[in-house]
Amino acid sequence: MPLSAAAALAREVIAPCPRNTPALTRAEAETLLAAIPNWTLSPDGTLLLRSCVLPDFANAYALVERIAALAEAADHHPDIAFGWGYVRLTLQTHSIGGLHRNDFIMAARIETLPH
Ligand SMILES: C[C@H](O)[C@H](O)[C@H]1CNC2=NC(N)=NC(=O)C2=N1
Repeated sequence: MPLSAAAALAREVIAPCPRNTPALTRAEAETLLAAIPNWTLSPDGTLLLRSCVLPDFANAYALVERIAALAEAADHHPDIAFGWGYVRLTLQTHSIGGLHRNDFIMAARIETLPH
């Protein structure tokens, strides 16, 4: 069975991003977004966003812990807000002030978690 686009993206390597790397254009970001349909772009196209609904605080916190472990392993870290029944994620490559393929790889890895 062929890998889904999300699973294939999740398996790509997250490589260090030099500061002079151009951020993805909106058109490039929208193409990659097709692989991770639970995510959206911010209106200015510089952030990748996802909200997750969980049954309660403990489940939200447990998801945050799993995401944090993935982020540490990849050295690529989402901003995370959470509370009772929700987790909100924001991804950006800070060093370039916009989106890089690494953000989409990280988002696809987060999609591999049960939630
Ligand atoms: C030194 C280290 O690789 C960098 O500071 C990493 C860490 N995690 C990161 N996470 C995100 N989201 N963007 C970055 O630019 C970034 N840079």
